[in-house]
Amino acid sequence: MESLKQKFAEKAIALYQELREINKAHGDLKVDEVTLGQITGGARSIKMMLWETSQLDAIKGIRFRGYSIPELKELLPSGPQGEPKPEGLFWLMLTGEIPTAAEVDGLTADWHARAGVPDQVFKTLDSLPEDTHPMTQFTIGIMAMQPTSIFERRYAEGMPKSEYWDAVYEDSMNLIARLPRVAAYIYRRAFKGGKHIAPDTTLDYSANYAHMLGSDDEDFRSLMRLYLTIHADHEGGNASAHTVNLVGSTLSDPYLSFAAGMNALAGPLHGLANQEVIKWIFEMIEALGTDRPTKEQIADYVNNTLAEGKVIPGYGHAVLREPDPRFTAQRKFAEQYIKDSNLITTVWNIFDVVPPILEGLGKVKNPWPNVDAHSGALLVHYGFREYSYYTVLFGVSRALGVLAAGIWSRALGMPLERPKSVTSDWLKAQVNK
Ligand SMILES: CC(=O)SCCNC(=O)CCNC(=O)[C@H](O)C(C)(C)COP(=O)(O)OP(=O)(O)OC[C@H]1O[C@@H](n2cnc3c(N)ncnc32)[C@H](O)[C@@H]1OP(=O)(O)O
Ligand SMILES: O=C([O-])CC(=O)C(=O)O
Repeated sequence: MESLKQKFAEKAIALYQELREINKAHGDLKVDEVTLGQITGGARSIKMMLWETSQLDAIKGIRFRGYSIPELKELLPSGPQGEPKPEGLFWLMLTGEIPTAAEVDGLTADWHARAGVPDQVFKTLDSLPEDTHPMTQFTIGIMAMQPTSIFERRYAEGMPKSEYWDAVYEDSMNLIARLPRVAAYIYRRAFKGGKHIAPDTTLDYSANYAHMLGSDDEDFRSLMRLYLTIHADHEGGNASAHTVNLVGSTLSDPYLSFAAGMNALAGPLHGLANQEVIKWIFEMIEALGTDRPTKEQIADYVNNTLAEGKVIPGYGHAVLREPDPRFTAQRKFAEQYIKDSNLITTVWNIFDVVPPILEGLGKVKNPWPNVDAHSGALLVHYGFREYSYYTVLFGVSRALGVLAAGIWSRALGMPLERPKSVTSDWLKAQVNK
């Protein structure tokens, strides 16, 4: 059986040649125009990077190598209850091909073999105050693994450019393999009195992570498979992916660039919104004195939040203009696996209430829920109430997409990223031209 690395190398070498020719023949072809509003408005929609692993459509949502989430649920090798394994998605992102079950099992085994975490990482984490935010612990844990970077060592030894992708591949595979252990260690340290659980190498990536967190519930394993699959990638322009891409373009190794991206994911307008959503719901339940608020009560609470000048977490999106298919996938999961949960019913009632209110403000471009609107309620259902941890789970998943994309970037010989900035005087001069 051809290894993932061999398969990737074949595809990447062919695309590298093709892109070189396209660039030579059509490098001056105009593919976009930039408005003043895009410069002052967070660079929305400006096409400025190559990202092979997934592409976002404002209406249809994310597609991984052309496949929608429902299609991936059908096609990717799955766990016993039918939820796709993220190992398969990683394979797809690197090769463009749906793997066989045997290929996915091989990748699971490869990651188990690479999963040893240096002791120094645990010592570093143990030196932090226990109440350090889990995302801060996560980036510190990733940085503590950086001294094992193969890319850094080989670069210092004079590695030629043609081998960069190989070293990035090795680092990325090792990092992905180790992340669940580090992430579970942070959880058990912060919330379970430091009683750690050893990995179980008979389990797949998601079930093993669930196991080390403290759950061997079959439904929770299925949730983890789905969760780690759907959060993995959202094309290249989102803040965490773009950060990994930017930092990686300087030839910082995958540990350095992934840690940088996790610092972006830790912001409340991005990945941390999943923590903010459940915090906001818990505060609403507390304020209203009921764990099954009516839609009228929810509407009042939403209006109060807006009146306080705050955003409704889990709603809106920089690109999407319809309900996020990742929200829908989680809702379907809840409909299938969970009966009668007040919290999940509340999430669905919020979905009925919030969009018309946001639309009524007249300025929100997308009133619909994003991925973060649903994830916390599912985690609470399975006993994980410690919401400050949730973005770490998101980060473990995001590693799959951004590191696969990083391997592609080095294989395609992508240069240092360096867009242009302008001053307000320059903008004014354009207006007055
Ligand atoms: C994994 C992810 O990263 S998904 C996104 C997670 N983030 C959240 O859920 C946080 C809540 N949502 C938001 O803050 C925004 O919708 C963002 C950051 C996701 C997108 O921001 P933008 O692209 O700037 O949104 P948009 O163009 O619609 O913003 C226009 C106005 O509507 C406001 N708005 C957008 N979404 C919301 C919301 N959920 N609640 C209240 N106001 C909102 C913006 O704050 C902005 O107001 P302003 O002009 O007074 O500053
Ligand atoms: O695409 C974005 O800007 C944010 C997002 O949903 C993600 O990164 O998953």
